[in-house]
Amino acid sequence: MLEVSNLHKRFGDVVALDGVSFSIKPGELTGFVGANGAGKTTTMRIMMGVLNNDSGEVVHGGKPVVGDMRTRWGYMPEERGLYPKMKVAEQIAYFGQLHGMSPADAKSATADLLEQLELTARAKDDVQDLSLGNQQRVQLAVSLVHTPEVLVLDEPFSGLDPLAVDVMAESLKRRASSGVPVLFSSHQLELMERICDSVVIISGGKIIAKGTVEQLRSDAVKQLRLNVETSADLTDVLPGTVTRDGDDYLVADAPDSQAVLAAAQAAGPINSFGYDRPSLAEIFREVVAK
Ligand SMILES: Nc1ncnc2c1ncn2[C@@H]1O[C@H](COP(=O)(O)OP(=O)(O)OP(=O)(O)O)[C@@H](O)[C@H]1O
Repeated sequence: MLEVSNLHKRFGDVVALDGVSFSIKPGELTGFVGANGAGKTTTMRIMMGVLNNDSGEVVHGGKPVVGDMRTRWGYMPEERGLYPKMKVAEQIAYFGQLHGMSPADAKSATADLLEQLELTARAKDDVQDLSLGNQQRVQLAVSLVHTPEVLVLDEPFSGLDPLAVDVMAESLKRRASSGVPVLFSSHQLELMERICDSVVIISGGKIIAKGTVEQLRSDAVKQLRLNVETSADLTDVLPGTVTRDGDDYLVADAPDSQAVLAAAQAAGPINSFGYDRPSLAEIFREVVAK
C-alpha cells in the first residue's frame, strides 16, 4: 500500500497543500484530479522527494519513504526531462542504467518498451526529431524501463492524440495489473472514468473526494430515471420532484424508489427504470463547486 498522509506545504503566503491524505493499493490505477493550481504537482513532487514538505509523510509498505528508497520508483515530471540530441533507444537504456540496471538488462527492457509503445521504428532517431506525442511516449518509457515498484505521472496524457492515449493507457493498465500502485494526474475526466480503478479529487490543497469510480458515481446518485409507455403526463403522478429529459422522467427527492416504480407501473409498461448515475466530470464540477 502507498499512503500519502497529512501533507502540508506552503510557498510563502500560499497554502499549496493543507492536509492531503490518500492511499493507493498495489495494482490500482488511480487518477488524480483537480483544477489548475489545486495541488496535484506539488503532491507528486513531494511523493517523489523532489520537493520538501512542511509536514506529513509518504509511507510505502508500512515504512516512511525517505531518500533513495525511491530508486525503484518511476516518475514522469511535469517538466519533461529528456536529452534532445540523444537517440531514443540509447536514452531509455541510459535511464535504466541510472536506476541500477546492467547494460544488457537495460537494452532488453528498452527493446520491449519500444515495441509496446510502438516506437521501434524510431529507435535510432534523435529525440528532438520526434513529434511531441512521440517524445512523450519516450518519456513514459524512461519512467518504466527499470520496472518501477511505484509509478507517479504528472499529466502523461496531455497533448496526445487518441491513438497515443490508447497506447499509453494500455501500458499504465498493464503496469497496474502487475501489482504496481500507479498515480497519474489528468484533466481528461472521460479518460479517467474509462481506465481508472479509483480517483482522488483535490481542490484548494485539500482532498475533497476519493474512492473507486463506481463508489463515487453511486454515492453521487440523486435521482431516478425512468421511461414509461404512456401518453399521459406523469409529472404530477410520480412521487418526488419530477422533471423531464426528452421522453424520460427524472425523479429527485423520491421518498422511496419502490413507490416511484409502483406509480409508474400503474401508468403503463416500463421501458427503463434505474438510478441516474452522474459522470465523473459532473461529480467533479459538483464537489469542486461546493
Ligand atoms: N515553486 C512555487 N512557488 C510558489 N508557489 C507555488 C510553487 N509551486 C506551486 N505553487 C502554488 O501552489 C499551488 C498548487 O500548485 P500545483 O502546481 O501543485 O497545482 P496543480 O494542481 O498541479 O495545477 P495544474 O493543473 O495547473 O498543473 C498553486 O497556488 C501554485 O501557484
